[in-house]
Amino acid sequence: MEVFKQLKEFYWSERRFLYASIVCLMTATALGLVYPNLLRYLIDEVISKGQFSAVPYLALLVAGVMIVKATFQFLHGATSARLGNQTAFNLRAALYRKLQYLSFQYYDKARTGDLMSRLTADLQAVRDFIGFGFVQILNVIMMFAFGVIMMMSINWQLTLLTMICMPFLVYTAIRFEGKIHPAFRSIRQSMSSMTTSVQENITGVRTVKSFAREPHEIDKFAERNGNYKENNVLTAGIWAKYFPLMELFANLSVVILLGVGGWMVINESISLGELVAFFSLIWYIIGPMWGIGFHINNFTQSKAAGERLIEVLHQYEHVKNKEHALVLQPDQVQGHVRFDNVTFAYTDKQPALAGFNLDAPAGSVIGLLGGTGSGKSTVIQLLLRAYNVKDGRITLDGTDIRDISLESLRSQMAIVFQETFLFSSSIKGNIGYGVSDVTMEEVIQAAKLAKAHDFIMELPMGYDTIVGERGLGLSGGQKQRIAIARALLKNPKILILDDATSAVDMETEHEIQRGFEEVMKGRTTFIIAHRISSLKHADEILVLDEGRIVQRGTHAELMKQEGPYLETYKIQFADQPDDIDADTESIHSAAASAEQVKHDESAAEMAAASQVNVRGLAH
Ligand SMILES: Nc1ncnc2c1ncn2[C@@H]1O[C@H](COP(=O)(O)OP(=O)(O)OP(=O)(O)O)[C@@H](O)[C@H]1O
Repeated sequence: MEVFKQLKEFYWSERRFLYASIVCLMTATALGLVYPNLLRYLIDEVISKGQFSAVPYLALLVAGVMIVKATFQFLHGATSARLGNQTAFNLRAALYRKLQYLSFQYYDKARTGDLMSRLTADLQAVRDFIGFGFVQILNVIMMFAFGVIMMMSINWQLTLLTMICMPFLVYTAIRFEGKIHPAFRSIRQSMSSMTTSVQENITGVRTVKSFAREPHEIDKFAERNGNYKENNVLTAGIWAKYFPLMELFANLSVVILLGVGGWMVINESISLGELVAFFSLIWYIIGPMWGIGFHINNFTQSKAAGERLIEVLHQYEHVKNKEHALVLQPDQVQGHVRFDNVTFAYTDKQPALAGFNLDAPAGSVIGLLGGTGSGKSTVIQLLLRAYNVKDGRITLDGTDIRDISLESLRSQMAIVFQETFLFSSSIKGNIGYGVSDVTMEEVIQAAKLAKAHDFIMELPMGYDTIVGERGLGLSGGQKQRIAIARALLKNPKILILDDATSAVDMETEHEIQRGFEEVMKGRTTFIIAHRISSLKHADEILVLDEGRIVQRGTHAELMKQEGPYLETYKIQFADQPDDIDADTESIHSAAASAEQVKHDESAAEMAAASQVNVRGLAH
């Protein structure tokens, strides 16, 4: 019962329904005891004594009792449903809330299918037990107690004799519970592993098909499916073994009653009416005993399900607000970011970032370059406080980010991730996701800056076009542009572009970057890119390798040094040798003047687009 104690906060507020449900069911059960007594009266007082005129009155009485009993049963059903559903509602809301605040560390390992099955099947099992199962168990106890008392009042020796098999029945039921509980746990685990497999398969269907791995996927699923079947067969085996035993003990009681009770009637120790009443009372007891397997099953299932829910609810939140965490005042945030000797490792792996130092004054542009897995995204994840830094510290305007409330820290940042996620809503909804009370004009301006407006206008429903869960129907570059618009609309103090233009062609990238130049003004910007062209105007470029900074400086400075930066530059511009020569000689002036020409061409466009900043100034 420990599990249900721990879940108390979710149903205790609804205890009035619990009490009402118990009272109603017990009343209905007590009324059920009237039948055996009426039967006894009918045989001993009416039929044996030939008082047939009393039969219609007895029939009316039975009908009356039935109606009252049915009313109480209805009330029990209604109150139980209220209790169960309200509990499920409370639990669902708490679980969803918890999922929102669980840290990135949890989601690194979490499986979607498993979480989905906890939120659906497990929640339902708990709802059914709290709503119905618990009261039913109380009812079983009550039926047993009432039944035995009534039988005792007729004949205590016969009662004891017929009860002889009950301890065996109870013992078998308890053994059954001990076996069936772990079996149900295995069923749930294999069910969740199967759901995960289906979910991953549907999500990754393109990869599966492109590698023609359908047979492999079928085999993989067959294994999990087989596992699920095995667990069910095993559970059915436990049922098959214990149920006939329980039935045997139950029926033995009836045999004893008929044998001994019949002999007592012949000896006139009890009347015929009493034996008939006894007979219906013994079923009154055996019925719930028989059903005890079902109740135990219901209880064990919901106990296993409850454990899995508690596991999520008690999951440790790695990243959370300190007590009295600082809430930033948006208009006072400058955007000065510093990394002081930060070393960080995911789990117990070798550090993804080692001895990392960076000073990004407010409004500066920092470029991060490096091979895959060199730690670029980790810098951003740490700045976002997706993970807590334990070695070294990161500050925003001089305050350690661990002292700032997560919500207010992240509200000052907007990030465009490498992989774009779009919600299954309209394009307008997706662009306006990070901001409440957004106007259509602001959405359009952000989309224009991100060079998304034109293709959006070509869609059948324009900004009202619904894009799928994963932005289906849009190209990678189009999705990325929507994500960029979403970040720009948030008007952050710190803008982070994590390979944000990797999926767009060079020309579009160039256009987007011109848009960025405008919006980057007054914000600290971090740009992660593989293309040097995306970084060369940064105030400082850091070149990373295996979590360490191997080069740092401006584009012009780095171009004068032998090292990975120049190597990368040469590779990327290998087919434009003239550019390399020009660049290495007077990189800065050439680039600046080229940019100036392009800038002038789009001055009018920029003027309109930069109005999106109006929103930011107001903050
Ligand atoms: N969530 C995670 N859990 C465990 N290890 C991780 C996680 N994210 C990244 N890593 C590891 O940390 C190291 C740095 O990864 P990071 O994502 O920062 O590299 P990156 O430079 O951004 O690479 P890319 O350019 O491919 O995105 C890698 O070795 C990577 O395997």
